[in-house]
Amino acid sequence: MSFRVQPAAPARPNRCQLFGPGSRPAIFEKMAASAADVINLDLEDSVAPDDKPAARRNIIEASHNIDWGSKYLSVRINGLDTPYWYRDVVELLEEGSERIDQIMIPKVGCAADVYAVDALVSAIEAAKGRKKRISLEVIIESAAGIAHVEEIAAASPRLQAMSLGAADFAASMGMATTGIGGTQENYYMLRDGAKYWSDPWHWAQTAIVAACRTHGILPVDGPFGDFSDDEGFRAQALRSATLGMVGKWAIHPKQVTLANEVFTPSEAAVAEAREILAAMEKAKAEGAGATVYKGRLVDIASIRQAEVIVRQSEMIKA
Ligand SMILES: CCC(=O)SCCNC(=O)CCNC(=O)[C@H](O)C(C)(C)COP(=O)(O)OP(=O)(O)OC[C@H]1O[C@@H](n2cnc3c(N)ncnc32)[C@H](O)[C@@H]1OP(=O)(O)O
Ligand SMILES: O=CC(=O)O
Ligand SMILES: [Mg+2]
Repeated sequence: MSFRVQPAAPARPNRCQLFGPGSRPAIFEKMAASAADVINLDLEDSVAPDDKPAARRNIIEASHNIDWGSKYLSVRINGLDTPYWYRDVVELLEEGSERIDQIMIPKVGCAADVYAVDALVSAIEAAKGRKKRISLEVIIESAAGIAHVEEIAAASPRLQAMSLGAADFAASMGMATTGIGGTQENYYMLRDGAKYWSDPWHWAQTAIVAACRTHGILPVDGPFGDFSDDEGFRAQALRSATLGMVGKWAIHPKQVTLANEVFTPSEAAVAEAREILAAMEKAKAEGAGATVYKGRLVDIASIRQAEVIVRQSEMIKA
């Protein structure tokens, strides 16, 4: 371990972030009643330009009138390259209720983007005497975002989460696909005439996870566009969980259960993690740093791996 101890990410469940357009208030109650841990009310790409002012009003009203229960309530503002974002922040935080937990910033390309929003949020919080400190989530969804991912992760103490936005990321990178996440038809290896599909999102995901873990931020996988393809969603989510991500977006309510299933450690996984911890306790008592569990090596690093699973499970139950 480096002399600098790795900071812990915020201890709150973030298995599924359910999105809904701010211009479609009829679904807000349904979002609140869902099993998602986080709700993302959108002012950005799911809202047409002419509908932005009305969408802001809808979200402000919903922050006062809807019972969001224990959900983490997040609002995605417009990008800093638009004329909308500052009014999004000003209106939300001047008129929205204290129930709003987070602002999500899309298309972040450098640390200064986060700094700008942080400065505006800080000024409004102070001016209005808001009690709850608003947290930030960023979306990495551009070539600049991924190139500067580490400085972005370090940009603000308000930053709690970072998502990969596959659609805009693919566009910014010039990727030859219109698919949003998941397996891409033309990204395969060929051997002896057989195709083996590879994962074009892998390197961006690992870069995000590394930046997040270095700075104590929750790494999250973004949208999977084909909501008729449950198995495709599950496969993408399982890859993300295996790489260290804590959750995934749902762009349709049917994806919420799938995400919760994947990002909740199974009883079998938790039981095995506890058995590994017990095996290592026994080994330590016998003066050994390594032992054999079910025919395989476990050592002191295995304790840290097992603790990740047990901690995740306990945090979700709490
Ligand atoms: C790709 C890049 C990104 O930026 S993704 C993030 C931004 N996009 C979004 O926020 C889009 C979110 N999703 C949606 O707007 C809708 O789910 C879309 C995909 C348009 C589908 O809506 P619709 O045609 O109504 O679906 P459906 O008939 O299958 O709905 C079944 C029941 O579920 C409801 N529903 C729909 N969407 C949501 C939602 N996001 N949250 C909660 N509930 C939702 C529908 O109202 C419908 O309910 P009911 O059965 O009639 O009571
Ligand atoms: O904002 C999300 C994306 O995939 O783009
Ligand atoms: Mg996007």
